[in-house]
Amino acid sequence: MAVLSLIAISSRQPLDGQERRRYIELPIGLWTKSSGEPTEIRDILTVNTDQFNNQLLLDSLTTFDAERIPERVVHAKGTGAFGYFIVTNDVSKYTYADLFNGIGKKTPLNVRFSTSVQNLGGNDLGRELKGMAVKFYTKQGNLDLLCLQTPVYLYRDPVLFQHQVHAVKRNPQTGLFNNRWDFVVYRPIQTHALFWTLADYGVPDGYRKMDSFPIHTYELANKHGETHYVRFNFRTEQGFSAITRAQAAQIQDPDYFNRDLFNAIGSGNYPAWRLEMDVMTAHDIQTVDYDPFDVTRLWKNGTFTTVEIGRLILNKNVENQFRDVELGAYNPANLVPGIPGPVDFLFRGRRSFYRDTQNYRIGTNHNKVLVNMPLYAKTYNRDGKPPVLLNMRNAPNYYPNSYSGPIPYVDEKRPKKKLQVLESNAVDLQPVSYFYNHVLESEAHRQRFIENLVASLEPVTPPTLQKVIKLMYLIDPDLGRRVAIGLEVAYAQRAAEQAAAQAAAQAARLRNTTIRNVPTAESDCKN
Ligand code: HEM
Repeated sequence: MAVLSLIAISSRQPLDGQERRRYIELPIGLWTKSSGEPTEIRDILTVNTDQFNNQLLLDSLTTFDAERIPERVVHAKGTGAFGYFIVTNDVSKYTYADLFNGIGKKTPLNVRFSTSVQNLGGNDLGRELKGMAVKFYTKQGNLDLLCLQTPVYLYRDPVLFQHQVHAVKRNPQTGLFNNRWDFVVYRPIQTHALFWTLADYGVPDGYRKMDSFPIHTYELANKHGETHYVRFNFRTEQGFSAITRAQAAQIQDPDYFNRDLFNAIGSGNYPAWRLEMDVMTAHDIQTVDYDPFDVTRLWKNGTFTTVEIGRLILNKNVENQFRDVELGAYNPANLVPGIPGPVDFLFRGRRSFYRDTQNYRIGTNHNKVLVNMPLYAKTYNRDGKPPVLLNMRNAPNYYPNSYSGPIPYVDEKRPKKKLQVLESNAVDLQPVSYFYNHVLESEAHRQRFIENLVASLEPVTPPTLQKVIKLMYLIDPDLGRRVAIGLEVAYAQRAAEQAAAQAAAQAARLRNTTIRNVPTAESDCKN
């Protein structure tokens, strides 16, 4: 029998040996059952054998039956890669977070890219929010920045989440995607973020070519306990570029984004993003004439400064999609000392949703899965569904204790006060109007945006359509007018296409066609 040599592989060593991860892998060699028993050649075919006594058959089929875990409730389709972050600028004045301090310091990381509405196996080219979830494995724990390609979000109140997601996901009866506009007209706060996706930003030319934003205003603390308020921006070093509707229709590759990323990294063409932050002081945020914590709007030019932090580089493809991507659990509440984080109400909601959904999707021990595992962790959490790894061995499972269990530390730098913000429920269309008139920087871009908008409205029923057009006029009379005209043109075109299709079908009926049944017995086959 061949020698079974075992190799211990540990990619990121924890600081402490007690919880050291061991990934025991066999070199390519003997095929075994999951119990480790080597597979005998006569067990690999089972016809005319005693199948119930074939442990290989039982082991493989019953494991296969349970291969799937629930797909993510949103952002189900995606891919990922590994890389590192390198600090290029001294930002100690703003934060004492270890990973951002020390020019040249490198921190390993993992990124998962995703498209938000599609199910697993869906189309990368869907015009929708795209995700870039970054997990930095820092010495002070994991820092997760969950970003979208739009610098604004749909709403401020987390109570809208369930409804907004249902409105863009599948209809309970038909199983087809709902048309979101019926919901948008009742909750027009979404219009701003929606407009970003209807513009060129909605379908970038692959994940490598998009900027990405955690959106929320993050509180940062420096070593003197002073706070600053920042919006992080990941700026693509590949240059932003987009795919138009016509190009997307031609590409016809549902995995276009995943393929592009894998091929680029595989060929050594490592994608990179520059991380910078827009900064306001604690004084600034109280004096600006808008709400800087409002995730549905941009900060106004002239009210902040932009500071570079470093670069994110992806230089390693994942080895195993399920282990490294599907089991990824990114949680915006995973923060580190020096980054107390956002203070708005949407974020408060998000603090609990992610853990909850990941407990359901992966299990309560999801942070013990390789891709999620911090460099160091000692907790009083115990047991639950596997993986439990060493389960903290024989360490005490309650605190305080007399048996050298893990203890908390004192952070003298932590800010003494926590900022409380109150937010408005009002719908403000000014940022949307600004988007239409200024963020869309050229007439050509505005025209592409209108065409995408009109295309999304074509299936909408008349009562809803009237409300949409009213909303467009409220945002900007020029927008309302162009959408109304665009729809008339689109309807006329569709009517002409339908007439042509009917004529073609009629002509086909008149032709003599032979209909043959699919043979189900050999005698039916004539040749
Ligand atoms: C009320 C607001 C929000 C709720 C309730 C929410 C909830 C969720 C949930 C349940 C998931 C699936 C997580 C999983 O199964 O692992 C998810 C994924 C994600 N969310 Fe949110 N989300 C919200 C807002 C946002 C915002 C504001 C951003 C970004 C600025 C964002 C970015 C993402 C990204 C990038 C993912 C994909 C993570 C991955 O790749 O696994 N979400 N969100």
